[in-house]
Amino acid sequence: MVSSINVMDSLSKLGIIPERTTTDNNTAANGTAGGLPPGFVDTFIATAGLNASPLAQLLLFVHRQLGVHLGIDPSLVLTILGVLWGAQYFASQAWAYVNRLIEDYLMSSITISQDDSIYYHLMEWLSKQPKLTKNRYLTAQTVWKSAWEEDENTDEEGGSSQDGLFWTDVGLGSAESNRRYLNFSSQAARSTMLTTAARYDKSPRFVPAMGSTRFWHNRNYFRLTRRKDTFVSGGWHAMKDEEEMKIYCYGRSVAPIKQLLREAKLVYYHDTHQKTTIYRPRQKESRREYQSLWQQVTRRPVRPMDTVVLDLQEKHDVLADINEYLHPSTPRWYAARGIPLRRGYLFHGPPGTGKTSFSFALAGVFGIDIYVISLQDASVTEEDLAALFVKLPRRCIVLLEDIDTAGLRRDDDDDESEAADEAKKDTVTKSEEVAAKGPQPVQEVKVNGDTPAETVDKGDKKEGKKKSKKKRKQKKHKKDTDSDSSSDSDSESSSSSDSSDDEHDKRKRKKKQAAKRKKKRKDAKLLPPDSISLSGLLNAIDGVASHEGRVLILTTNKPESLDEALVRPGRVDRQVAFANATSEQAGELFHRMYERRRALHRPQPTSGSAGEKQNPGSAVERNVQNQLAYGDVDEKAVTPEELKDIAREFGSIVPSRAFSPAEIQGFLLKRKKNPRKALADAPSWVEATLRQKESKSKVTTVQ
Ligand SMILES: Nc1ncnc2c1ncn2[C@@H]1O[C@H](COP(=O)(O)OP(=O)(O)OP(=O)(O)O)[C@@H](O)[C@H]1O
Repeated sequence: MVSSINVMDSLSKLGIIPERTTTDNNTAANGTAGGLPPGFVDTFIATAGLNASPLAQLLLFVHRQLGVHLGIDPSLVLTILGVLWGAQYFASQAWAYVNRLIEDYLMSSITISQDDSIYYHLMEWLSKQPKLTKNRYLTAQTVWKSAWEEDENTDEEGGSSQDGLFWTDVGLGSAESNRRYLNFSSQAARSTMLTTAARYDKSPRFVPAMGSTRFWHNRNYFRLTRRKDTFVSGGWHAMKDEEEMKIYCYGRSVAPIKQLLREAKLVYYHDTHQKTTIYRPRQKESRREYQSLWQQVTRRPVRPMDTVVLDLQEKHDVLADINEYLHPSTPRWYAARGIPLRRGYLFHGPPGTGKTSFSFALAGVFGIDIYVISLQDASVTEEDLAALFVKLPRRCIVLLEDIDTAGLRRDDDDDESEAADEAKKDTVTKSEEVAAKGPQPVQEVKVNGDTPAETVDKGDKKEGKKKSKKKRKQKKHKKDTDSDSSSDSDSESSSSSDSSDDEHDKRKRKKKQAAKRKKKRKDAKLLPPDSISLSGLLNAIDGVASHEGRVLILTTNKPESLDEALVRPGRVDRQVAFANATSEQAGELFHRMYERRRALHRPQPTSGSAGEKQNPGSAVERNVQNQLAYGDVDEKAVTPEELKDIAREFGSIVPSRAFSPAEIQGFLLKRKKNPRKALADAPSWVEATLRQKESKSKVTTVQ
């Protein structure tokens, strides 16, 4: 006992516990501290000693305080706490049980897997429910936004892009020093920290956390549970997390949940209105995680059809063709005639003439999404390609860009079958010719320009050099005779010059084809062995298991290099040729670039006090800075009539079919605030660019 008192003294000296009073000493000495069994504290301290953990010391302190100062029995407190914990545990178990009973017998539910698009619809909807985002337990999700979506949010929130922008002073030490340039370095941080910036970027979004959430919607009570399971997926024991969402509602019918899901879908697709969603094949590494082969890359505003310069009749024809194909009654028509429901288009023409732009504009007109596949994409194998085609939605555009055969692996089978086809064709042509001409005299076929007889004679002559002079003389004589006979045969062949010309042409053609095949094989060797083969592509496009209902668009700059099999009717049903712009189209491009109705309708501050002008952060100042950053400020606005005249004049300066729309657009973009300047610069640009094209130089002198 004495030792324990000493220890307590030491503790109080160390400041761990308060100094002991006389009463304490007496109590301790009586061994009844805090109502604990006599000797308990002594035993405890003797065991723990000075090395007792801070927690033990704390417990000791609490024990002493309760027992000595407050006169409460600590063991009673412990008992009460234990009972409370037990009661709470029991209550929660009972509550869970009751809940399960309610869910099983009084509620109906729908389960949604993370792999399904409905999951994304619902998540989007949940993140937009103000009541739910005020929950105490939320999950924050960073939402990636494309340039268009970010821009849109700025507008949505009623702010102008002028607000919240940061600028860099370059300080070039001249008139240029007045220019300040946009700076986005702190954009990401500010977007989460500042209120004004929160307007600029709405990310992250908040959704209910894992577990159970309850909410009312349209006078219906819903219970939502989010649960994540980890399981082994695929080979190599790869672990995969998969979430499952369950929505419950009271009653024996799931109708309220179905209604909720419909609403969520509407909200989700409301966002996609006037937008074209672009999908690409998902990278191999993330396919397991998402269980989907297609990945949404971006959602961009619909490209208006009138922004694509193309022959009007051609545009209408393609639109009418696709319209008919996508009509809901078309599948029945095709099925009744046993025709596979597929439609393919080949857009061909020089680079920058609008093949991709037209494809996007078509997607916008029909309100369908675009699925882009590049055959040069190393991560897309032949099996992937087939699977990608199978996983397409009911109506969509599949865009296979730059589908030149150079990007396709040629299997030996392909070559052999091609060669066999050619040989067959030749045989058929030959027999047809023979049949047409009737019996023909047998002709000697020249090998490298000599007849076989000449070849033999040449060999003899070589040997003759080594033999006697006499023999040489004889051979010379023979050669002379041969040459006579050869000239005879020439005269004979000249009598049938048509047929030998044909033979020659055929040989030449065969040689060319063999060289072509050799080149293809060489190109194929450069491709990885698991790249896509021509037969693999054809199989994906219209194999037995291939998808029906899609619009396939192939684009190429080199239509001649395409394999015949690829463009045969049924695979390509319509070809559209794109070409460089005519003078008239150049004028059209010009007019569109400066047309007022196409200008961004952002709130641009136009007035302000003098004081505001002094302030570099004011709206007016920012507007001027913005214009400076974009380009020259046009001194005088151009009236619509004047613009038409300028556009016509510009068209007359640009020679027809000399420049692609992309080239013209590039020139105009550099003068996008100043149509007059563009018109003034046009002659020198045309001249310099034509000269550059002639010399096949890549260096531009006038930009
Ligand atoms: N016919 C056109 N009408 C309007 N703009 C065009 C046209 N052709 C090209 N452009 C413009 O040029 C740019 C490139 O066009 P696009 O990608 O559609 O050309 P492309 O023919 O697909 O080129 P590539 O063969 O190199 O893929 C786009 O910004 C587009 O706006």
